[in-house]
Amino acid sequence: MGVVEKIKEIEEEMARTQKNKATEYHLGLLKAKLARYRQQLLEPTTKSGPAGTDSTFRKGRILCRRSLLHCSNVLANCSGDARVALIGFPSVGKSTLLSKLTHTQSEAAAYEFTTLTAIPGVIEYKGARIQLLDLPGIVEGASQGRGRGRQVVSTAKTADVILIMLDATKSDEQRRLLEHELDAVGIRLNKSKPDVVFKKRTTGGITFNTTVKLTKTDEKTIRTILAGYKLHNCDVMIREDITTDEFIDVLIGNRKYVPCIYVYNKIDSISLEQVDKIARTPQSLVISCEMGLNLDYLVSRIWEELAMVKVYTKKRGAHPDLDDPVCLRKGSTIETVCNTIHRSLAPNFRYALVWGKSSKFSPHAQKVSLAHAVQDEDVVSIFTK
Ligand SMILES: Nc1nc2c(ncn2[C@@H]2O[C@H](COP(=O)(O)OP(=O)(O)OP(=O)(O)O)[C@@H](O)[C@H]2O)c(=O)[nH]1
Ligand SMILES: [K+]
Ligand SMILES: [Mg+2]
Repeated sequence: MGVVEKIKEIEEEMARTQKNKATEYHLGLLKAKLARYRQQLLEPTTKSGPAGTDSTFRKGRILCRRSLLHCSNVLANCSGDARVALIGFPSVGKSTLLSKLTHTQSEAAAYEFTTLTAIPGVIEYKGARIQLLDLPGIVEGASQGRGRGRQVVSTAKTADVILIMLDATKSDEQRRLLEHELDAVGIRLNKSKPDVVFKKRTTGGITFNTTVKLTKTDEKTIRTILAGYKLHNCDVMIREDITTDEFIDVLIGNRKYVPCIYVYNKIDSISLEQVDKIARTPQSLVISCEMGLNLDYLVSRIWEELAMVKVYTKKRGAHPDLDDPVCLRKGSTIETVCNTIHRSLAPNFRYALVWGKSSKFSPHAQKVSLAHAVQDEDVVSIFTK
């Protein structure tokens, strides 16, 4: 049996199993198994590896390899300070949006699967270059290899922000399906990493500690899952009221926690009452690409979600260079600033002076080392050997 079939079987069993106290451990085990198979599906396949048996799956994989190569070439050539990925069903208007917000033209048409590879464009905003990535439309089952879906959802993993684009004229079922596909490849939308410390050991058995009361899972379920993973020696410290799924995420490890905005397009075709209702849903935003409605607001919301930090550099005796800021992820250090400017800087670093919010002596400068965390609007002077 192929991995896809095994996944299907477990999903069916889970759907059949009633959720109650008695089945909780069994469900926990099934969940852990499911997570492991889904993981296998994403790993590079070998001849003896998990092979799909039906022809659409095989065809999908061959196509994927080729388009993945293509994708990565395109992506390497087009750098930016941050990356935003457009995920949605066919014909919701992803390419139309890319053409509206960037100088790149991506073909848009009324038929499905117009876009077949990743098309990057650049939004220039507040001095930053934000890469917007138009991707092929995905369909249900994308994460299991239908169409180019697996590549698309995996590309989404590299994004700093995901835009789930939806057709406002269609049912909201599309939103749930897309969330499911992203979830299946380990992308967690609008969530933060569970506050759990997990350490493997070679001996000593399992030590289990919590700092909060667990209401959504319990020690027995967690021990069952650990046994399922053959983890007999480890330390578990849970500091948040997590679910069983969140514990499995910690075990598997390579989950991506990505902010997401739900973008409902084509509001020119629905009633004002409907527009109003959608606009009030959390993390949701309404636009019309065709009529150019709300597009500026969308860009400002993307900017907020990216939470980027801008740092100005200053040469000794000169004014800071306000035209060409260095744009960084939140939490970046002086070392990141150095590496963004030139790779020779960090190895020859002596010290830096910072002015602004991150300086202890603000409004005066503080002398700092490579590990110093910068903040938005700081001014930095770097001194090398
Ligand atoms: N009414 C309306 N139609 C729109 C809007 N935006 C895009 N469209 C139309 O929707 C159709 C699909 O647009 P595309 O941009 O090709 O959609 P896509 O999501 O890139 O589609 P695929 O690449 O096939 O996945 C085109 O006919 C567009 O003209 C909008 O705001 N309102
Ligand atoms: K289309
Ligand atoms: Mg398209």
